Amino acid sequence: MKIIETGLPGVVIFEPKVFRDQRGFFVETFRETTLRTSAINETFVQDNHSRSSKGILRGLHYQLIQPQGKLVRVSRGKVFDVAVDVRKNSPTFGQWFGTVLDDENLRMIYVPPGYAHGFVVLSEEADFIYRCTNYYHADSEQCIAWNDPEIGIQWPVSDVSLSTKDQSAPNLSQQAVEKLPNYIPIQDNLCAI
Ligand SMILES: Cc1cn([C@H]2C[C@H](O)[C@@H](COP(=O)(O)OP(=O)(O)O[C@H]3O[C@@H](C)C(=O)[C@@H](O)[C@H]3O)O2)c(=O)[nH]c1=O
Repeated sequence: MKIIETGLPGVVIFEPKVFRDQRGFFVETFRETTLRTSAINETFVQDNHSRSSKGILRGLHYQLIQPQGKLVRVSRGKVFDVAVDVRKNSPTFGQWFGTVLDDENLRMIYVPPGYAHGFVVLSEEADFIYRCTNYYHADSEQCIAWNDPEIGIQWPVSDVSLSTKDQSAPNLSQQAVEKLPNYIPIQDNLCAI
């Protein structure tokens, strides 16, 4: 498993070893000891799977109660995946990182608690799978506008479809301070495996 830092604290790309042969491929998508001794000293409690068609953009989302770290990947199709640091007082507050996740590179990204997360689908359809460090808490979910000009995410497409709640999401600067997560420095204990 290759670990690639992204410039945002705690946001890490995992590039697994893919065993390809005439049948197709084999890849380990989760190995607790590898993650625990590298970047993510967390326990995962919930797995999610969403399917979306081309141009669907989900996000940007985070929740205040039971903040979730998310280990995300794409099992079918291609997406552009984004993490935004929304922790108040964080030195990297408002900064974003985005990258392509698809069923060819089979990369995973870890989006730590305190980051907003979103993705847009670039293929005809995409199956998006993620493992969370905490349970979903609908009442404390927060949304930030995907096209907030101050964040300035360079999405690879501009013609996107959003859920009703994402259509009415405020910009980060319009978010009440109590609706932003607290800044707890993320321990930088990365080591390549
Ligand atoms: C996320 C989630 C949703 N749901 C329900 C609520 C709702 O009725 C339905 C669809 O929910 P949403 O529209 O919020 O789904 P979606 O827009 O896919 O939300 C997800 O977006 C990505 C970007 C994330 O980072 C995730 O954490 C999550 O917020 O599924 C659950 O039961 N459990 C969950 O964990």
